[in-house]
Amino acid sequence: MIDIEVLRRVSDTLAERKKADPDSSYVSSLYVKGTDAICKKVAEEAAETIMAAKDKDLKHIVWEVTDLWFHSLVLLAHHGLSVEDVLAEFRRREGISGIDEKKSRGTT
Ligand SMILES: N=c1c2ncn([C@@H]3O[C@H](COP(=O)(O)OP(=O)(O)OP(=O)(O)O)[C@@H](O)[C@H]3O)c2ncn1[C@@H]1O[C@H](COP(=O)(O)O)[C@@H](O)[C@H]1O
Repeated sequence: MIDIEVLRRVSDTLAERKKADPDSSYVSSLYVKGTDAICKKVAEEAAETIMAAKDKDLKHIVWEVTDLWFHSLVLLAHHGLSVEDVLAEFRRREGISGIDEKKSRGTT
């Protein structure tokens, strides 16, 4: 069974960091910098994930995907969302083939 609880604990910490001092909290410092700075980190971590994958560097793929997930969670929290919202969307999509879903879309 996947330990999804760690994602919930980190998500709770990210919500608490809204009240934290940016000098002592990296997450709080990102909130203060705002959406553009958080999006920049997400983009950087996505690029680093791609580079690790192209290098077939398994240890670094895990490292960079963790950074990417973490900064994505910060982006969610900054918008008042959490990992629960993403898990709910995964549950909604569960069992729906991506191929069937695409076919069911309108042509416009
Ligand atoms: N999971 C993480 C986590 N992963 C990565 N990072 C930080 O993300 C930052 C950016 O990573 P980079 O590799 O891009 O480092 P960098 O190039 O020096 O970054 P920049 O200076 O360019 O921003 C680093 O400072 C990492 O330490 C994290 N910082 C915090 N957490 C979690 O968030 C919680 C709250 O953190 P604080 O708000 O700092 O207390 C922690 O208890 C952890 O659970």
